[in-house]
Amino acid sequence: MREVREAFRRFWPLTRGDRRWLAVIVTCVVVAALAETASILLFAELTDNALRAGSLSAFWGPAGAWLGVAVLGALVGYLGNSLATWTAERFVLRLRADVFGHVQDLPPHFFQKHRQGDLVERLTGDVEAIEQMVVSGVVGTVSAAFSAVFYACAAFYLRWDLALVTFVLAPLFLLAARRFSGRIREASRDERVADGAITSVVEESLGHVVLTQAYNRHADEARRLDREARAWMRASVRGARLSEMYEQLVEVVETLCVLTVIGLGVWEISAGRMTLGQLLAFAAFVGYLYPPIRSLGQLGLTLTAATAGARRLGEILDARPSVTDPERPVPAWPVHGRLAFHGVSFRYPNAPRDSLHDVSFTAAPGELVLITGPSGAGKSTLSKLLTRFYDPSLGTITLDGVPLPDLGLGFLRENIALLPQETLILNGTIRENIACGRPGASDADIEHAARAAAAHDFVTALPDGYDTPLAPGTAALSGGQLKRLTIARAILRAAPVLVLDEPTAGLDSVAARRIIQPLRHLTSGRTTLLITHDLTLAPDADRILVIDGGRLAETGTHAELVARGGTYARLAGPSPAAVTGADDTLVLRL
Ligand SMILES: Nc1ncnc2c1ncn2[C@@H]1O[C@H](COP(=O)(O)OP(=O)(O)OP(=O)(O)O)[C@@H](O)[C@H]1O
Repeated sequence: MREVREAFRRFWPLTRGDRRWLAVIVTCVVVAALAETASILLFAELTDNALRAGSLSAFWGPAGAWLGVAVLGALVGYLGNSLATWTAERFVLRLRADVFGHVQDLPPHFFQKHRQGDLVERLTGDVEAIEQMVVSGVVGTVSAAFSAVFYACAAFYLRWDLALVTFVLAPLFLLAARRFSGRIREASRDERVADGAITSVVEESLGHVVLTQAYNRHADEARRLDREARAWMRASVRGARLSEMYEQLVEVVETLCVLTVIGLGVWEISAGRMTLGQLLAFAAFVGYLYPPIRSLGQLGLTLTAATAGARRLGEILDARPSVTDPERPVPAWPVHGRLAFHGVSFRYPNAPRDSLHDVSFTAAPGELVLITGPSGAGKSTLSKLLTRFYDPSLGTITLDGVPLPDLGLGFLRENIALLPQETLILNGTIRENIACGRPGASDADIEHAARAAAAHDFVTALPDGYDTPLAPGTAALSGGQLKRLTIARAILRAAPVLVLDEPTAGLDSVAARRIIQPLRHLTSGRTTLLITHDLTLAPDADRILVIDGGRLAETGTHAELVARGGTYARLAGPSPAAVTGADDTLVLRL
């Protein structure tokens, strides 16, 4: 029960804005229950006055009233149910948007900890489970409670002593619900977890289908899916079996109650203390009374099942973004692009040691600073700090002298553009993929950026040109071509500071050479941090920083560092031809 209360406290505020509709729905529900009650009383009147007496004149009055009540009941029933669905869906919409928005702000390590499929399940199945509790649950509870009260009052009005007997039996329903609720909740939680695991396996399998085929891993993948699918099947069958058991048990209890009433009624009629009309109406009330009582018990089960979803969603909502917008951000200004790291150290959450240690350097506006070093040295971590995926554990990073945490996140990311290591392609056309660098960019701007990125020619050679649809993992274009599209996207963004993380990674030497020119175009006139193992651009760089073991090991120009004969000279290799770097990454030298 405590969990239900907590879930309510957390999710009820999301009904704000729709509460008056909830009030209308509840009113409709109450009127519908009243109409139902009235129609049963009219049925009793008809039985006693018209049916048993065989009097047609006594028929018309109650018949007309019954029809009127039925039409009213149908109208409010329709209105209430339609409104309830609409409100419930709006709640789902809002909750999903909330969780989705929150997830988008979470730091990279959150996504390393949670499998994608599991997150998908939380954003779909769990969101719906909570709606079942918060909106449909509330409407259902109110509706069942009012109906039960009305039918109970009517039953008391007809025969209080018989009604009392009926109510004595009512706790049997609640007992049955209580017995089953814990086990049903467990089964429901297992089912959700298994659902998430299946989605994850399918997604991951589709993601690395090439690996599966190349390494003949079909059987392993099938086994993985089979394991999760069996866990899901077990949980789902167990859940269904428990619900069915509960249903059937309740049926038997209900039959027992109705038979008790009829038995007592027969006794009363035989003693002349009750009319047949009264008994039929009474039996009808009892018949009508049990479903709401039953659904109150059932609602208990829905609620407990939904708490499983609430807990899973709560885990996401409780995860905090690693950085937040300042309360009073420094007002925007035309950024020049002066960057400075002052004694920056950083340790990833839960990591045993620092990934960066006491790093200090500056980059003047328009400078090209190349950052290199062995694999795992901390180069990409620098880019994550610059774009504020994380804040340093020690030290500060400034842009034009202003510490990054004092800037609005939106402003910061408008001015510091990241070209990440992975070639990120969105589902959409080539035009849309480039345009996401600057939403609202004109076709001419997009084409201009594509030309600068040496992408225009191959794009226009495609049958659909800029309207060619792309999808993540698309095979229609080569890795180098896709990279050039992302460079076009970064060119379009026109940010004064650029962070390029391994722009030539994953490209062969020919493809890598092809993007050098677009890269030069992209970096000219902007403060650029070029993180790379590929030293093709090294002679162009104003300065080279060598990171080793999280520390700034060397700094200088290409010529200076080669002459020094340290880590850089080792990384750059002895020959001017293409050689293999310290970590087996292809290193190119001019
Ligand atoms: N999310 C994380 N949690 C914990 N440690 C991490 C995380 N990401 C990176 N690290 C660690 O931080 C160190 C620096 O990683 P980083 O990715 O910055 O290296 P890099 O120099 O960019 O390597 P590469 O050249 O291979 O891309 C590594 O030791 C890595 O294991």
